[in-house]
Amino acid sequence: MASSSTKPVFTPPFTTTSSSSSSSSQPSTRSSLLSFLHSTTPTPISLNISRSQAAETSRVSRVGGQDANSQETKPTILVSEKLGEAGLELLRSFGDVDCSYDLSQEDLCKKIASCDALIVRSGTKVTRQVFEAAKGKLKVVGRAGVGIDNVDLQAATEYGCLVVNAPTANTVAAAEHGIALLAAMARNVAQADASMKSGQWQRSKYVGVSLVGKTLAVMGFGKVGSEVARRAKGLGMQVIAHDPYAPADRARAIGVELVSFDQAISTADFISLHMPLTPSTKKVFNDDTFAKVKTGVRIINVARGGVIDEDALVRALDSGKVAQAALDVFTEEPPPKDSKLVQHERVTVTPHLGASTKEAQEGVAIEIAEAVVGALQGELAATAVNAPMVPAEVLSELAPYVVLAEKLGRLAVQLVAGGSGIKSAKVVYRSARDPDNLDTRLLRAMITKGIIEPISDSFINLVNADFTAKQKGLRISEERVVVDTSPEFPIHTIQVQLSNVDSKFGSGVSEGGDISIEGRVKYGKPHLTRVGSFSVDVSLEGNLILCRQVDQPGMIGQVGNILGEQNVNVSFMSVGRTVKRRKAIMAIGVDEEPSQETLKKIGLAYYFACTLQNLLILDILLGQLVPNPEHRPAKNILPPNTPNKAITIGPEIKKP
Ligand SMILES: NC(=O)C1=CN([C@@H]2O[C@H](COP(=O)(O)OP(=O)(O)OC[C@H]3O[C@@H](n4cnc5c(N)ncnc54)[C@H](O)[C@@H]3O)[C@@H](O)[C@H]2O)C=CC1
Ligand SMILES: O=C(O)C(=O)COP(=O)(O)O
Repeated sequence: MASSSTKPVFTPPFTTTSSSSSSSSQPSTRSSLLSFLHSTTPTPISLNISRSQAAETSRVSRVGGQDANSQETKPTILVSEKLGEAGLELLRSFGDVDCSYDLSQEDLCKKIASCDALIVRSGTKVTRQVFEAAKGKLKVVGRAGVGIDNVDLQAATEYGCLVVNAPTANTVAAAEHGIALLAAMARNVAQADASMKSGQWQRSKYVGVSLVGKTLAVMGFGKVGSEVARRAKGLGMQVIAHDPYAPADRARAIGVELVSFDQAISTADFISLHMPLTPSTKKVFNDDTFAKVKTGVRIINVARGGVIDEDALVRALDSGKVAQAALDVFTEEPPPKDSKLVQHERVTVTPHLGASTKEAQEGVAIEIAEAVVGALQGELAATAVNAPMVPAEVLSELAPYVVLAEKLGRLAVQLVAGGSGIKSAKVVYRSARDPDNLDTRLLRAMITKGIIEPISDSFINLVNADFTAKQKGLRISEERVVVDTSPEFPIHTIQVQLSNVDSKFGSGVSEGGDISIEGRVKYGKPHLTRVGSFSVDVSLEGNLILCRQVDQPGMIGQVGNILGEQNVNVSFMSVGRTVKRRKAIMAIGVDEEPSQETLKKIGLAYYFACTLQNLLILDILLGQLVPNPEHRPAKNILPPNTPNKAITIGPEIKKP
């Protein structure tokens, strides 16, 4: 994790807070995402719910980005490799675009400290050093293409930097290049061309092989692989494919049989590679693999050089096991000038041209520019590589629950004695919906944020929530419980339980011994509905005071009076009890931050109080904790025959 000197410090995103009609005081779907991706510096340990709400509101994003007259600083977008003009135009309409090509690592590291976004192709290595040098300013890396093996995703995730790619616009170009290499290799086009240009006429030397009726093994049946397969079938080839993750019916639909790796390589006359470079595909074509191929096989690689052990390929070519190879990609790009592979007379090479058509480059540029601008505005990109992709409709539905989730996390952690040492949290979602259709990744991320940020200097967003939790040894488990409520709402309640920790607020501990709080969204706002075994109903906005008390007449009035005397306005008051005249809790929402004196008064009169505002108060009061059996009952403002459940005295309870 980043040391404190390199810890990401996130500046506000590129949004407007003007009161123009296009802004909204309600967090929109887009604006709510800002808190996932562009949260400001960690909120201090004291939690003022209303302040955090204000911060959310101030981060409202205007859809469509900045207008030309905006007073806000424009984001700086560094484009480190050639990008199509249409994409550049779009970027320029939004930010300051710096096109600096062929930067050394050192220069890139220098420049990156002032950049909000970086757009690369395959030639720029976005290493850990780059993220370190960015010091948290870099919010998004856009890969104008598919392969993201040149971006250190782990480092990006650790630094909370979103990585997006442009996965579709160059598919056809890459497939066409694969077919071009296949045909060129089979008919020795490149070699014959070079021979003629050197003044020769060698017809018998360049007799080729036919494609029709031959078997092609497509390794990696994704977007490019399936387009190659389609085209190869049009050339009359038999096509088989190997892809451990591809659905068989998709392959069947275009007349391709999915087979095992060994079956594919041992039966094919041509092998075309289309899998990504990952730790499991690195050098997957090696001496052992070449030993299993059909003698005289021909290999095409427009995926990544690293999937082949290039020395092993040279050996296989020299031994005749592999007849020919056609390569667009290399382990090192550009490869060394004296590369045996490049120089091999039965190898056809191109300098990573798979995506290099005019059409593909324009398409890729627009695709990546839109994704980067969207990310800078706080949207979750559909092409995010290191963050969950959540469909827009799910996002808008979950927006109020996201606010609730973070607040529950923050509240739960403040009930822990010492606040740290939390190793295990369980989140229970109660919903009328089918558990399989409930996407809780955003909620989990926000609960994680709520739990971790108040007790550490970590910055958490959707990108790094799971990573940071793991790194801090916090295990978050989730349970979905189906309840008989309206399926109109995605979630009925969210419960956060913290196990194996001591609590500062004994009443917040459930019968099972866990700190347990539960909340729900009511009228679009987060509400606390349960603390430990006590039902309450209090808005999670503003400050919250939790008091343990004994259920008896006059308590609410007396606490209300103390607060009133100090000009602290009560917005909500709710009493939770399990049995009449026994232990109960009081949850009080207040507009103003109560002074320590005020809390002391409440605490001395009624055991103690804890506030989300300042944990120190609770500690002081705990030190002074005096069971006070001599309550002087104040005027009872509870309705007669109080039912044995939460009673909410609503916002009408104002200061006297
Ligand atoms: N030469 C060039 O200019 C270009 C190269 N590419 C490269 O082509 C590759 C594929 O791109 P797309 O088809 O767009 O990606 P994709 O993600 O649609 O397809 C990749 C497929 O490989 C499969 N796969 C993963 N591990 C595998 C394994 N061990 N064995 C077999 N299959 C495996 C996946 O299940 C997936 O179906 C990428 O590496 C990309 O970087 C893509 C575009 C242009
Ligand atoms: O999209 C890909 O994965 C590619 O390999 C294309 O790379 P390029 O953008 O042309 O450097």
